[in-house]
Amino acid sequence: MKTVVSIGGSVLVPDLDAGRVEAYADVIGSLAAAGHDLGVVVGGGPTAREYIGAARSLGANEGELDQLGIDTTRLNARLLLAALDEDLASPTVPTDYEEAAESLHRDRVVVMGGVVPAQTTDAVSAALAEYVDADRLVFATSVPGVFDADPNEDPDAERYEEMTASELVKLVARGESLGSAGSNAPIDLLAAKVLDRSGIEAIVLDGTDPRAVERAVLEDDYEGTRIGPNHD
Ligand SMILES: Nc1ncnc2c1ncn2[C@@H]1O[C@H](COP(=O)(O)OP(=O)(O)O)[C@@H](O)[C@H]1O
Ligand SMILES: O=c1ccn([C@@H]2O[C@H](COP(=O)(O)OP(=O)(O)O)[C@@H](O)[C@H]2O)c(=O)[nH]1
Repeated sequence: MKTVVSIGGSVLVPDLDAGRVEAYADVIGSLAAAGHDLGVVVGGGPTAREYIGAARSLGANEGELDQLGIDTTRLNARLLLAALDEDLASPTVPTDYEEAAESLHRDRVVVMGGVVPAQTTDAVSAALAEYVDADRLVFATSVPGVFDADPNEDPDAERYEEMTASELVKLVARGESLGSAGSNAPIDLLAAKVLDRSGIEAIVLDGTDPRAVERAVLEDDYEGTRIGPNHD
């Protein structure tokens, strides 16, 4: 099975803790041992937002801020690679999907960060999943799914158990035109559109405990939102 796992910066590096990174590496190792080829995409987390905030106050434009964010995601990708067995994963962080696909073809695991400005690693994860014909995409984030409003802002927000990709596009489009660099959202608009056109099944779950990703991939046991292909 070929699976893409998007590890939000908020769950991999909410602060710099080697033990948490190692726990994620252990899950990736056990998924690979279970026969999954894995494309792993890592977010920027608070470090990205610190650099983006500082550079914004210095007058950098949104494209330059996005590039700072991308560089931070790649730093986090290297951190995760440091915890993975070197015979398991490609030692370098690909900067585009062709490189990532070549690595995945050669190794069991490839780890990458951002690619281009004006999106987030959610879009990278969806585009990578489409590019390598993944069977499934798992978004490990800091909330247990997609809600009808930000659950951290609205206590009455309700979680979707399941939704189609086109329903997700409408929901996300309602919330943002294009998020500014460093903005927070469970899935960005481009990612939703790629899921819509590719028909790849995705799951959004709380990845604070990396074992939630393991249970979801190995046993289809998860609490979150399933984003399925549109009803034909
Ligand atoms: N409709 C929504 N459903 C779920 N989470 C939402 C929604 N709108 C905004 N959010 C916020 O998005 C956050 C997840 O995005 P982000 O912080 O960027 O995580 P990640 O590190 O996984 O990219 C959640 O913590 C939540 O506060
Ligand atoms: O392909 C990408 C990936 C990331 N980013 C920038 O890097 C930041 C951090 O990435 P992301 O938001 O995905 O990190 P996370 O939300 O997981 O911490 C984003 O907000 C964007 O500003 C980007 O411009 N292009």
